[in-house]
Amino acid sequence: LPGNAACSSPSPSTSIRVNAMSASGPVYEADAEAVVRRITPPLDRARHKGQAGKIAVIGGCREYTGAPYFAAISALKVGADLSHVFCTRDAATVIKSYSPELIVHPILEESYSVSDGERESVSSRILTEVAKWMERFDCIVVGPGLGRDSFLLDCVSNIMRHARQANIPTVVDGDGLFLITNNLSLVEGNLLAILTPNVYEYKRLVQKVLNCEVNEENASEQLTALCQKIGGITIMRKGKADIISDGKTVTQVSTFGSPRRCGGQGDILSGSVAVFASWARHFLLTNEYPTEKSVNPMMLGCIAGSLLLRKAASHAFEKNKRSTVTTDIIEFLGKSLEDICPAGH
Ligand SMILES: NC(=O)C1=CN([C@@H]2O[C@H](COP(=O)(O)OP(=O)(O)OC[C@H]3O[C@@H](n4cnc5c(N)ncnc54)[C@H](OP(=O)(O)O)[C@@H]3O)[C@@H](O)[C@H]2O)[C@@H](O)CC1
Ligand SMILES: Nc1ncnc2c1ncn2[C@@H]1O[C@H](COP(=O)(O)OP(=O)(O)OP(=O)(O)O)[C@@H](O)[C@H]1O
Ligand SMILES: [Mg+2]
Repeated sequence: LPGNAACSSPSPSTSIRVNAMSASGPVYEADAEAVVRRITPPLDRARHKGQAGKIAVIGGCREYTGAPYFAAISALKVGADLSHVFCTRDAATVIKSYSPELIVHPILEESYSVSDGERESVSSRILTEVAKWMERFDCIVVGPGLGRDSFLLDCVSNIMRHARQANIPTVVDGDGLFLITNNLSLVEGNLLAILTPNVYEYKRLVQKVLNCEVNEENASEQLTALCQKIGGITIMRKGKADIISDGKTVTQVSTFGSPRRCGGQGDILSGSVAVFASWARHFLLTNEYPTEKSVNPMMLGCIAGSLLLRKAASHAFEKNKRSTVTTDIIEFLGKSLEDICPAGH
């Protein structure tokens, strides 16, 4: 996909800069608006359905139906053409009833619905079902509202391995992080993997991988070490500032969003990052300027997603103040992107 001609025309002098520094230096703010402008594809009349992105969320169980919905609908609102959800049967009808826009596959199973004797056949049926679709996706998001059922997580591990073999970028969030923290080989060395831990999820990762506690004084060094230890994957540590690293560089987005910390904002973020990472990957794959080839598209996806969520949260808070909830923020994803990168006609 070419860069958005309505926002900037591709030329060597406008190459993507993330203002990233080496691990030992200070953390610089990314030029996130420039990143969004550069990687967002134009709305070209010649393009057909699917070319702006096909995303899948693997998540949604008996307890959680909001999280996968937030992630999947955010992907559409940012600009993807198709958004799928792979969830359990109980969750599917509920998610479908939130929105007719989503394509919902009720295929995952939790332990309570599968007898011991059936496990192997059910597990292989689930993988076959998802594998049918996998190559069509530009990115998958594993974990929002997935739950922690052991059989379900085993099946999702198979799906992750399959995505990796098929070279599909994978954002791991929520319970997906619980899964990979206990099974690091699922993401180790996968340069197309992005982890988006919140404060608890990051703590668990640091304890497991680095065998120490989170150190705020050396936050960027610790994050860089974590990425390196997991084989150069990209991690966005969410918080007051979202700090992003791939083990080589580290940067941050700290544009103020909202003082409301309602649940679900991380889900918006994971769906948005999936779309931007796909756009960045297509942009860099088709870009003729060698200087930009060295930029990590997964980092760009994180930078762009973080900025957009923060802008949308800020608009939503301005309007709704203390009653701001996740749905209000999703409403402003479109305006926030439009302000940075107008769609034109
Ligand atoms: N509207 C919705 O549907 C939303 C749904 N959401 C979804 O919720 C899921 C969990 O995500 P979260 O962010 O609450 O987990 P997190 O920060 O690790 O934990 C905070 C504390 O809780 C505990 N704990 C958590 N999960 C547990 C479990 N299954 N069983 C037992 N304990 C658990 C945890 O304790 P610990 O693991 O340390 O023992 C920690 O102290 C995830 O799928 C997310 O996508 C959210 O996206 C929000 C909107
Ligand atoms: N202390 C903070 N100050 C400002 N913004 C924050 C703060 N903590 C988180 N955020 C923003 O909220 C977004 C979501 O981060 P959060 O830590 O709430 O994720 P989460 O716990 O995974 O959310 P979810 O409830 O969806 O699971 C981050 O991208 C960040 O922009
Ligand atoms: Mg979360």
